Amino acid sequence: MRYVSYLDSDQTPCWGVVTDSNDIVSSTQLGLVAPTLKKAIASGELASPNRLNLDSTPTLRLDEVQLQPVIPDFGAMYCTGLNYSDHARESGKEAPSAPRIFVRLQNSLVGHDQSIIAPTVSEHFDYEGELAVVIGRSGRHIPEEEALAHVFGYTCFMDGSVRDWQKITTTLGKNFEHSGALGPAIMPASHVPDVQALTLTTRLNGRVVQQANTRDMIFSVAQLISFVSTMITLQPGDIIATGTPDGVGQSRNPPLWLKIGDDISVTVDGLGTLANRIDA
Ligand SMILES: O=C(O)C[C@H](/C=C/C(=O)C(=O)O)C(=O)O
Repeated sequence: MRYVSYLDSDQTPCWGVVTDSNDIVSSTQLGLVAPTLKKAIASGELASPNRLNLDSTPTLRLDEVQLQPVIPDFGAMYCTGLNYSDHARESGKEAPSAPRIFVRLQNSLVGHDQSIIAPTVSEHFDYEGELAVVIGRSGRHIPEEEALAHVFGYTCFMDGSVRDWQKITTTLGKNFEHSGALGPAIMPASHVPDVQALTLTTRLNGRVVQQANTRDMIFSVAQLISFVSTMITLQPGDIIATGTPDGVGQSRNPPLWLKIGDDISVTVDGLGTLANRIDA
């Protein structure tokens, strides 16, 4: 089972659980009153996913709804730069001695199967496949040993990056409207035995362009949580993206830029596949 945020046929924001057969049991059917997935996470009522009553007959299929970025109203999304040494090398940079954190804005993201919008002012639009972490429990100065207890679950992230604007500032290059994607769903942390042993694959029009294992991160998920929480209190529903491995389009010869009509997907084994089309 996984959690999703979606719009129903009336464009009403909803959330619910996706069963293993890709049916959706809505929050109302689950008997839960929280209006958003973020609020449900914060209330603690999803802390034991195995206790949820999934007996209601599902009325919707996953492919019938418009999926949103898994927590569309997140308070903060912290992203990590250069967290795989092969990617730092291909970028011509040193492996960092501390996590390079930047942020993404809500409106820079879309959900699974929604159009990612290519910038009109740049042809240097690049893909970056990543693992993303959804925070479940708030905390400040979280020790590394306790960090994973603050995780609600995991999902996939496509950190679409406008490289020439990124040279002006990271904030600009990483925040074009609808330039990235988050989803399709959140896999509860209890269903992920070892987050540092997951294979991540990015495909462009079906061709594998990035493949790595999360064991090769420079800073582990626990270290990233601990580090960010040194700066600020992490809140339920906050997202931490863990950085991309090597194989990005910018580092190829010739460069491989995203174009309108391309299909881009990010698969993290055990979590699912986030797939999007590039649109104008
Ligand atoms: O250009 C920057 O300053 C940001 C850049 C981001 C890299 C990633 O997004 C990544 O490696 O996943 C960096 O930190 O150099």
